[in-house]
Amino acid sequence: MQAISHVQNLNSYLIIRRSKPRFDKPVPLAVPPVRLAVPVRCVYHSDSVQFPNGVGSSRVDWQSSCAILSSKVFSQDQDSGDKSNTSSASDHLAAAVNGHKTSLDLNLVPLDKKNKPQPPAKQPPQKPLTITDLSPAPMHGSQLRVAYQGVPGAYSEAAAGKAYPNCEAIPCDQFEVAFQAVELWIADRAVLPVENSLGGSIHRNYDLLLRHRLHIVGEVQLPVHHCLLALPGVRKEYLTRVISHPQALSQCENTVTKLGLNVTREAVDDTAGAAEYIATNNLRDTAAIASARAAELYGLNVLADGIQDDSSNVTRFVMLARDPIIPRTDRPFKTSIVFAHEEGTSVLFKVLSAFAFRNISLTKIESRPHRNRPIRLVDDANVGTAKHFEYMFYVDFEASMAEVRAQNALAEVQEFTSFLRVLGSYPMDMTPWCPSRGNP
Ligand SMILES: O=C(O)C(=O)C[C@]1(C(=O)O)C=C[C@@H](O)C=C1
Repeated sequence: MQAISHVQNLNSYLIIRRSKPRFDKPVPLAVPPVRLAVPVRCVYHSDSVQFPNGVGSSRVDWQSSCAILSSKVFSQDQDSGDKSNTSSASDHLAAAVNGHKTSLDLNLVPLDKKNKPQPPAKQPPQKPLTITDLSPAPMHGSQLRVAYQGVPGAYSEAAAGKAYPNCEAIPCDQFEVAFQAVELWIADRAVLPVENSLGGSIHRNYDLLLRHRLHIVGEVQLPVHHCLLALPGVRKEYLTRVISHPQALSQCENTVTKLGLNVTREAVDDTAGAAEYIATNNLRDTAAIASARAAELYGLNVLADGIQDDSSNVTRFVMLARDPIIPRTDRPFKTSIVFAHEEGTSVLFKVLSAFAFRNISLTKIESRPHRNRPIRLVDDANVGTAKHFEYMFYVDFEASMAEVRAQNALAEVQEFTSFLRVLGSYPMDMTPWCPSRGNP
C-alpha cells in the first residue's frame, strides 16, 4: 500500500492520492457503527484515513471515504458528465436522518478566514436511530418512490415492486430520466436493468452509472416471461410486424422465427409501451412482445405464451440511491467497481489477479469505450502506428467492502489503475430460484 500524500474533497467525493507503492498493509477502510449526530472531521495520516470521532462513523463518512475509493487521475468529465443535473456537494455533505444532521468537513487544505468553520447551528431535537435508518429511507415520510424506465406493465415496474414491495413506482420515459429523478429528489430510488441472461448487458445503464453520482444499494433478479400480444380477433397469420424493446426482441429471436411469423421486427422504448402503442393506434397487423400484465392493462390478447428463447430468462436490475448503504458482513454482498488505466488493457490481468489472489469471485466483467480517450496511438518507427481502443472496465465481485480482503484487493487495484470508483457494495439477491413461468 502507498502512503497517502494528500486528500482532497472533489465534488463531494474523497479522492485519495498516493505517493509511492507499498503492497504489504491492509487499507483501514473500516465500516463502523452508525453515529450520525456527531460532526466528524476527517484527518489524514501518512498511510491511512482516520476519523477522530470513531473510524468512519456514519453513512456520510462511508459515502465520502469509500464510495469513490480513489483516483489518481480523476476525470469528472468522463462520459461527458452532464453536471447541471447531478446533485451538489452540499447535498451529500448535509444529509439528515431522523432529525440528525451530519456535517462532514473533508477540506484538508488550509482554510482561509472567509471559509473558517462556524460554530454548529442549533439542531432540531434528535430521535434515536432505528434499524431502518441503516439503509437509506425516504426523507419525506411517505411511501418509497421508485423510478423505473417504461410505462406500467413494463418488466422494470415489476422489478421495482420486487425490490421495494409497496413502493410507489414512477414511470420514466428514458433511463437517464430515472437517474435524474433520484438526483432531483423526485424519486427516492431508481431500479434499472443492467444485464439479461440471454440478451447480455444493457450498455446504456453502464455508461449512465459512470456519468451520474448515484450509488448501487441493491440488486434484484427478475425472471422474464414474454408473451406475444395482439388486439382481440387478430391471428398470427395477419401479422406483418412485431414491436418491442430491443432486449425483448433479442431474447425471443429464435422463438419468433420458429413460430413461422413472416414479420419485421421493430424496436421501441419498452415492452409495455409497445402494447400500449398497438392498442392506442388500433394496429391489427402488429404484435408486441411484452408481459401478460401489459396484455391486461392495454386490452390485448395473448397469442403465444413463454416465447423467450430460454425458460430461465432472467434480467438483473440494480437499485440506485443518492446515498450508499453501509456494507455488512452478516450476509452475502457484492461490490461493483469501474476502473481504467492510461496504458490500456495491459492492466487487466494485474487487476484480476488482485481478486484471484484473495479468492474473491468475480461475477461480471464489462468493458465500455473510454469516452474521453477512445483511441491510444502507439508509434513504432519501423512498423507504423498501432491504434488501440481504450476502455472503462466494470467488475462485480462477491465480497463486501466491509471485508478486509476486499479492501486489500481494491488497495492493490488502485496501484495499477489511473481511475477507480466503487459504484456500490450491496446485498446479493439470494431469493430462491424460480424460472420465468408465472412472472409478470
Ligand atoms: O421494456 C421493459 O419492459 C423493460 O422493463 C426493459 C427491459 C430491459 O431493458 O432489458 C427489462 C427487462 C427485460 O429484459 C426486457 C426489457
